[in-house]
Amino acid sequence: MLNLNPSFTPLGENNLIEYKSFLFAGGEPHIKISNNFDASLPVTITHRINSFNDLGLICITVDALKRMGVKEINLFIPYFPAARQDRVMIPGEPLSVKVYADIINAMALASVTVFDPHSEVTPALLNNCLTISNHEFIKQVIAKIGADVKLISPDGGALKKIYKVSEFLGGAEVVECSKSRDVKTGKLSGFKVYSDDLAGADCLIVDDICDGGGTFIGLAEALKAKNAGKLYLAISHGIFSKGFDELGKYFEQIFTTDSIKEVDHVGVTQITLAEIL
Ligand SMILES: O=P(O)(O)OC[C@H]1O[C@H](OP(=O)(O)OP(=O)(O)O)[C@H](O)[C@@H]1O
Repeated sequence: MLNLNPSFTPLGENNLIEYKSFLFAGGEPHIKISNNFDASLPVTITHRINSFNDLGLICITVDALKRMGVKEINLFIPYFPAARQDRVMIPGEPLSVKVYADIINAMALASVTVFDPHSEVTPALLNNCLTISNHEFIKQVIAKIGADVKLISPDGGALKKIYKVSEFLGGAEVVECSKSRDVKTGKLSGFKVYSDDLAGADCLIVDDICDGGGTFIGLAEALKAKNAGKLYLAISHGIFSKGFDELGKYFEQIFTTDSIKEVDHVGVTQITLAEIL
C-alpha cells in the first residue's frame, strides 16, 4: 500500500511502502519510492484527489512503480474530481469528468476504486472501475442519530440511490423531492417536497457532495415549510466551501466522511472511510 496522503489511511496501515515526495524549487512534484518492498506483489495507491496537482502526483507515482517492476497497480481515490461536470450544459464548457478519466485510463491500472460516485457517468468512463456505495456510511449515521428518520434526497436523479439505501436499511421511509434549475443559467430555482405534511417527523437528507451548501439550505427550508421535525444531513464528500456558519443553522448534526479532508467543527460528525470500510 502506498498512501500519498500519509494521514489518510482508509485501507489500513499494514504493508506501507515508504517514499519521500516533495516539490522541486520551481513547484514541480517529485517522488522517491524506497525499494524495500516486493515488486512482484500488487500495490494499491490511496490518495485524495482534489485537483490536477494531486492527479499529477499519482501519475508520476505510477510511473515510478512501473519502472520498479510492479505489474499490478490499483488506485483508491474516494472522491472523483469533476464528477459533477458530467454533461455540457452550456456550449463552450468542457466535459471535465472525461478529461480526468482519460488521464487515469492512460495509466492502465488494474483497478480504480471510487466511493459514492456522483452519477453513473464516472464508473462508465473509467476502465476497471469499482465503486463503494454509501450504504454502510448511512447505516452508521442512523445508528449515531439513534432515532427514526425519514430519508430525503434532494433531487429526482438521486431517487434510485436513496431507495437502494432504504432497502439496505430494511425499508426506511423515503420522502421524494425534486429540484428545479433555471434553464438559461443552470442555477437552482426551487425544491418540491412530495408530502402534504411531515407532521414533525425527523428527516435525514442524504447526498454525495456538499459544496457551498445552497442545495441543502434550500431543501431544509422546503422541508420546514412541510412541518419537518429535526433535520440531519449526511454527505459522502464534504467540500463545505462556504463553511458551516449558515448551513449549521438548519441541521441538528451534519455527518460526513474524510474522503476530501478532515473536518473538526462543532455540529459536524466525521465518520472515517477506515471505519466505513
Ligand atoms: O452544496 P451545493 O453547492 O449546493 O452543491 C451540492 C449539490 O451539487 C451536486 O449536485 P448537482 O446539482 O451538481 O447535481 P445534478 O447533477 O443533479 O445537477 C451534489 O449532488 C449536491 O446535490
